[in-house]
Amino acid sequence: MLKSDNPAIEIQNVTQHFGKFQALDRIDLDIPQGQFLSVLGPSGCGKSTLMRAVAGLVPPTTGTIKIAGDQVVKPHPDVGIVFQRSTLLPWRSVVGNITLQLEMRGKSVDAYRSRLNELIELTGLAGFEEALPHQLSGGMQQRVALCRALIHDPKILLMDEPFGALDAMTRETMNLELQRVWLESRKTVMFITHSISEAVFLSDRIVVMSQRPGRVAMTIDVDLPRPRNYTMVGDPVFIEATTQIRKCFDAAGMTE
Ligand SMILES: Nc1ncnc2c1ncn2[C@@H]1O[C@H](COP(=O)(O)OP(=O)(O)OP(=O)(O)O)[C@@H](O)[C@H]1O
Repeated sequence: MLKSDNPAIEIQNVTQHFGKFQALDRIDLDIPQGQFLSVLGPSGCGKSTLMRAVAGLVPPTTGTIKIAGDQVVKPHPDVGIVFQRSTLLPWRSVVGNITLQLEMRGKSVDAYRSRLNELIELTGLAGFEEALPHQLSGGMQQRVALCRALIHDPKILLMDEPFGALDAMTRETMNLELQRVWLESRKTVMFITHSISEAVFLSDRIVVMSQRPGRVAMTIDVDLPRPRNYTMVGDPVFIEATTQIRKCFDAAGMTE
């Protein structure tokens, strides 16, 4: 469990080299518990590298990452991850793919049955419990991946461009659904995206990263009320946040 007095995630002076190539340069970032934070930046700036380091999948070359005050040296049990591709097992049903997370953690599926049903209901998968991945749309496959990341009730959710492969309309629907799930659970979320509007729509705070090696170019708070909806894209607060980020991109010669 997370200790109440620590930030959920602490990233301290993290640098990442792959051989001679430097992907990240001295990243410092604290994410308080319950915050929805997006990391936004151009392709190749090191967003996924940073997330993989937080996930305990690839250790940083230098610097420290802590989850709830404990240094990350391997994947943390209180973390769930969603990647851009759903990576579902094609021979397992929707329920079978979700409960795989429990099996891998040695947890009893029966003990999580009511949580499983709640998540399936919340993500609009009711009626598709026994469907196989190839019978689902891309958006539905990502919903299954989201349920799989949440079934063990982690305090932290890491999402690496989870809706990047979806069409624009499905992506907006998924953003609304993600917001609903987040409002019900108030997990700490670190969300990776290329999309300025997606970041502004979803986040409490946005970290903009510069071109490689990735550095923190700007952080910005988004003070829009929740629940948010897509009519808010015309709200002055939404426009102001978007404009500030665009200016930062332009000043650094980056494109979205
Ligand atoms: N294991 C690795 N070995 C060598 N280079 C790597 C490795 N992982 C990432 N890189 C390099 O580090 C840089 C950052 O990659 P990363 O995937 O973190 O960027 P990104 O911002 O997530 O990009 P995108 O938005 O396109 O997914 C890239 O130039 C990539 O080629």
